[in-house]
Amino acid sequence: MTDTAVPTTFKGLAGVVVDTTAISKVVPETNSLTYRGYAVQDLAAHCSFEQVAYLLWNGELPTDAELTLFMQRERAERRADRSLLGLVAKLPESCHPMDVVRTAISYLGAEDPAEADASPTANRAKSLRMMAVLPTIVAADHRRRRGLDPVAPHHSLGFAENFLNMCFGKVPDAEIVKAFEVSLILYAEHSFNASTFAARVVTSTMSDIYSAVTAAIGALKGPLHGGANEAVMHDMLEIGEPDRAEEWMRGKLARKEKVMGFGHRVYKHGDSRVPTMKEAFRDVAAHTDGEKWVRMYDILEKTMGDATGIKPNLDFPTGPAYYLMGFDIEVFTPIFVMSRITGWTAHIIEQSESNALIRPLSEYTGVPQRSVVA
Ligand SMILES: CC(=O)SCCNC(=O)CCNC(=O)[C@H](O)C(C)(C)COP(=O)(O)OP(=O)(O)OC[C@H]1O[C@@H](n2cnc3c(N)ncnc32)[C@H](O)[C@@H]1OP(=O)(O)O
Ligand SMILES: O=C([O-])CC(=O)C(=O)O
Repeated sequence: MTDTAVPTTFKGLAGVVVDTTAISKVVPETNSLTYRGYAVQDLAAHCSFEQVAYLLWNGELPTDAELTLFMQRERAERRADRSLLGLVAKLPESCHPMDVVRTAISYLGAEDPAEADASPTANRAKSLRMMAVLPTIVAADHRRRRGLDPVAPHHSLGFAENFLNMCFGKVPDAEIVKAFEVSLILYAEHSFNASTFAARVVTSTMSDIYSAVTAAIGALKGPLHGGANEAVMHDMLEIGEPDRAEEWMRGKLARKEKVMGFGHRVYKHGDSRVPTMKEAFRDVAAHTDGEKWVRMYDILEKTMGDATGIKPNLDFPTGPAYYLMGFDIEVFTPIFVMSRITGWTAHIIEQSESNALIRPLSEYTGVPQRSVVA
């Protein structure tokens, strides 16, 4: 068959089932999301991010002994060596922090003498290394842009607490740590979204895990995907006050402009993760005197819902929650990377274990065949 023989096209692969996966299940009809069979709300309420990472990579939640060992390994891998920190420090501050993250992963691949080893054991070890060291890079870059020296990772702190400590030089109150950890758990995995699919495409060529993660970071950066959490906060700051929100939203809709943080390719009746993240956002707002952003959220949600029926996605509550936690806006999507790297790498391992080159067909719509006139 040639490319021209394809009878139908599937723009954006909408509605196409490309392969099977045992990692997560999204059911839009019931607004449900499970990781390895566990409801994401259940995981957010009862587990740490480390437990969820272990679950995604190994298929089961860890026993106490397995978790202890896993946490020891993760903590031992947090330190970024001088050359990696030096490389990050050389990148222009005008670049987006997602460029820093993408470059850091690429560097980790270049310095790994076993880069090409794609066995599940090697890939799990590399995944743990990337998960452990990325927060150190993201936090160092965040502080650099504020003119501050990096804070070294702290081995007695959990993953979420340690990152917050490296960013702000202290561990914030428990309510903030909990809300942040909930966001990491909700962001960790979401079946064949664009960035995960990009990682699987690269893996399908038998390329290495660092190249696949680098591609995924590139895909996540875009505002139609992970970049939306930053865009949401830029919009909210532009609106400024809740009493301007309804007029702002009506103007966007009248001009037929997309509103970031709303809509989803798969969920059409609401994103399964939003109620949990909205609750976390409310907790952060109550703790930081940020109630005006909750009022603005509610007005934007209602105005959009009444006018179009389109609901918020996970990036909508996460954007203002991260802002109130004290992060600079450009660090929101790198935080998404710190979490989603667990899901991406679980998919990379799954793809490697049951591989077929991903190469769809296309329908040619260009000019008919012709000859070169000399
Ligand atoms: C973690 C995540 O990645 S979640 C997604 C984050 N992305 C965003 O928030 C970006 C804003 N949202 C969007 O652009 C879209 O909703 C997407 C890309 C996420 C999903 O889009 P699709 O499933 O392809 O739906 P599509 O873009 O075709 O929209 C269908 C209709 O709803 C409208 N629509 C969808 N989302 C929005 C939105 N955010 N604002 C305004 N209108 C919207 C479209 O304009 C379109 O209207 P039309 O039929 O009159 O042309
Ligand atoms: O599934 C998608 O298309 C986007 C999304 O919500 C995610 O990646 O978390």
